[in-house]
Amino acid sequence: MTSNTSPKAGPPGATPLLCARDVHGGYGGMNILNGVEMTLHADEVGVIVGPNGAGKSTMLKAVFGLLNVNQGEILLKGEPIHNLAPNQLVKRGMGFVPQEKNVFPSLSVKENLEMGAYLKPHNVKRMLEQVYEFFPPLKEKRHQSAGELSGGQRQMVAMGRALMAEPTLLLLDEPTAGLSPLYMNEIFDRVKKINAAGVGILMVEQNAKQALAIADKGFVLAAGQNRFTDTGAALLADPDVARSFLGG
Ligand SMILES: Nc1ncnc2c1ncn2[C@@H]1O[C@H](COP(=O)(O)OP(=O)(O)OP(=O)(O)O)[C@@H](O)[C@H]1O
Repeated sequence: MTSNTSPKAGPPGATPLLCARDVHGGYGGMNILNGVEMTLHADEVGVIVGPNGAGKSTMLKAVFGLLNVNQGEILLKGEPIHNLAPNQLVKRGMGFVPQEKNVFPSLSVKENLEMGAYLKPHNVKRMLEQVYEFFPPLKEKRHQSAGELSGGQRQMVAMGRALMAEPTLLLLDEPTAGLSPLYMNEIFDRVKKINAAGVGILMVEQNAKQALAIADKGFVLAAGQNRFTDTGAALLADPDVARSFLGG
């Protein structure tokens, strides 16, 4: 896997796809996010890494409207979205793949995928073909129950279902959790391909080194704040990041 050496910043003056400013929020009365900042352009893969409990998944949930943001703002293509519900965000082009329970195990692969196009049923055929292009094993297994697939293939179904809605921003919560190195590489490879096809990606990852190797932007969170923010390549080359967050 090659690492990126040059940051992408979109066309000069372009409005970022996603911009989070000074985001505070949490569960109940307690804040988990304490001023998170993120900027991601449409042609970028952004990766959130950091220790357990840093607030990585919480930030992804905040972006997808699953959490009250009680200070700061989140903008999608320049428009404030931090008070919108997930269904409204899906209509605005956001897709979210949770870490767990992200497929309907008793439904076939094809049925799982078709459900992702519920907002745009006229697109089903075209999008199915595109998803099968990204994930060829899914075409082969399209009539099999999703519950019978391997973990890596189930992850492909979950990502494929989100893609069926033609998102402009795809949020992935630990897409390689529990997968073999082979599947992990395959998922990261597909993430790059999906991004190259015009979908901005923001993902949380525990496999930090491998994920930063494909990241245009990396956000190292700790205690609900940005500890380091840079290109994936620069973060990988930073000895402080390596020592504190990447296991030396
Ligand atoms: N639904 C919830 N209700 C209350 N607290 C929660 C909830 N989900 C997460 N938390 C707490 O928020 C904090 C941050 O959790 P989060 O899942 O965002 O961490 P993370 O950085 O993704 O870590 P991990 O890698 O362990 O998943 C943790 O202390 C966690 O216990």
